[in-house]
Amino acid sequence: MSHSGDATPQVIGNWWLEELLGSGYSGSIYRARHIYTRQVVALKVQHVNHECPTNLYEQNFYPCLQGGEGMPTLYAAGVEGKWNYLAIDLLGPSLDSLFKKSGKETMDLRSVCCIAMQVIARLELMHARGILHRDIQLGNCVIGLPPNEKKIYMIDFGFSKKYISQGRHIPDSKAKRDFIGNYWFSSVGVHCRGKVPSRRDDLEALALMLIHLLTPRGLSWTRNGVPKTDAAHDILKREKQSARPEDLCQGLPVEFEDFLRYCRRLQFQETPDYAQWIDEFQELAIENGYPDSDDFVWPPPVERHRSRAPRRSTAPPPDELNRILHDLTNLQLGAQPVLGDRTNIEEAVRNAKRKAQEPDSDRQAITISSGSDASDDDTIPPPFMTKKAYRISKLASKVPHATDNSALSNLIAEFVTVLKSNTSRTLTKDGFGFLDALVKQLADPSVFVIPMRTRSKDDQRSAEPANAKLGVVARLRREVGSARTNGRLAQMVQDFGNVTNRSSGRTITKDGFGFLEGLARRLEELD
Ligand SMILES: Nc1ncnc2c1ncn2[C@@H]1O[C@H](COP(=O)(O)OP(=O)(O)OP(=O)(O)O)[C@@H](O)[C@H]1O
Repeated sequence: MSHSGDATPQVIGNWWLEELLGSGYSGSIYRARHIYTRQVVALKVQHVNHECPTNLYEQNFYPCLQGGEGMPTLYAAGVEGKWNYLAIDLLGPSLDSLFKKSGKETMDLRSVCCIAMQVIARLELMHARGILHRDIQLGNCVIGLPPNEKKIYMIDFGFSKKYISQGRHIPDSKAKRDFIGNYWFSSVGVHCRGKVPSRRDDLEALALMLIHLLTPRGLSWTRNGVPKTDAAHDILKREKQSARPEDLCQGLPVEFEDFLRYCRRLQFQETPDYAQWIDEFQELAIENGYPDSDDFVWPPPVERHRSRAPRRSTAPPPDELNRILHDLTNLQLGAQPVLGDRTNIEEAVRNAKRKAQEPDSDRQAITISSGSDASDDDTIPPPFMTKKAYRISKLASKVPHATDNSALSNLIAEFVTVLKSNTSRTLTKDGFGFLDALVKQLADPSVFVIPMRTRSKDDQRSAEPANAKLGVVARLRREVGSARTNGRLAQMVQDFGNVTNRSSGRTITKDGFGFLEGLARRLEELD
């Protein structure tokens, strides 16, 4: 790279420059080798007269980030002649280059969930150390070299900033400020309204980046390239500012819209609930039949399971819509008028169902199924539901009909078997639904029970430390065998559900399974 006619030399400091890896606004990155130790690093080289000396800024942040997962190590920094250099861990390609090379219009949901989980964790770490990244984008997320190729690293701290100064959060300001960040993903507040960046803006940039990856051809304001004039930049900002979350996320799993809204609702100084969102994206992956791990496996493995399209936020998914339309066209309504009168439709459906049940009925006649009257076949989940979730929801629907303890005990035993049927130990929404039904049936079927899975704002802020959960669950396991009444057992299930819900991974431990098995045994004894 040259600056004012200066060509980069072959050796800078003790580093022999081997290959140009990339160039950015502020300089160039080379693979370089130490001339004595042979250590290989990425050497970030910048001319000392550069108008924006980002290497100097960046150098200040590495010491605070050293040792953090997904943070590159800084080995050396200095000035040699006209060149300022940083020697950092040599890493792999950026998400930007992996995605571009894939040639795909969108990235697969599994990879996007892994990126979400990992980058949220990286931001949590940076923020915990008092630093904002302020330039979240695909080019600044890179994977490691083997054996760390499944780990995402954050790079480029040239725009980073300490947001804790003398023990206090930096102040907000009403004064409009020059924009720092990138055109594509910087938050609306920072980019379009000139607000002071804080932790919420790093997260909003991530939300936009994730939505971009799942949107064919990307977010609309990224499609015309970098704006070359102020007028073009103003148009871009207007487009970004006016894009509503529900429009940006149409057709995507609802978690993405929720995440974007959540980021935008955060107060300037508010600490984001990183654990909650890592959980949400992990659950989204699990619900779509993917592993619960956040390993970024690239290229995405060919799924052995039936691949599941993202869940829709509002409209029914296309498969389901097609099925409903298909059902409707086959519905034989005879001469009955159907439009404008709901009772006619219901009557028609009843007739169609009756006809379908008649032994000689025309096989063309169909049944329109809703979630509640779906087939009794436990093995075929409806679209967008894993087999495991489906089996659990079926079990939950049987709980209100289990009128004696022995029947409840059998359902709990079956629940445990289904929970153990794959490697995931996360208690999902359906699992909590089963526990809710169980509490209700054990305590008083006529009362309303607040679902355990709904976290209150307070719960979200104070995710329970792991040892608190372990202690409670171990106690429940010990005591369940001596509980004397169904009311006491209901309380224990409630405690188990609450403590599991408040724990960060919502996982069921060995003691958790022990408790559920003990519960099934105790119900048999109390029958
Ligand atoms: N440690 C590294 N190991 C391998 N490649 C790297 C490393 N750091 C950066 N790169 C490559 O160089 C590119 C530019 O790096 P970086 O973003 O740090 O530089 P920059 O000059 O600040 O760029 P920008 O103009 O995007 O802000 C990256 O997208 C990446 O492809």
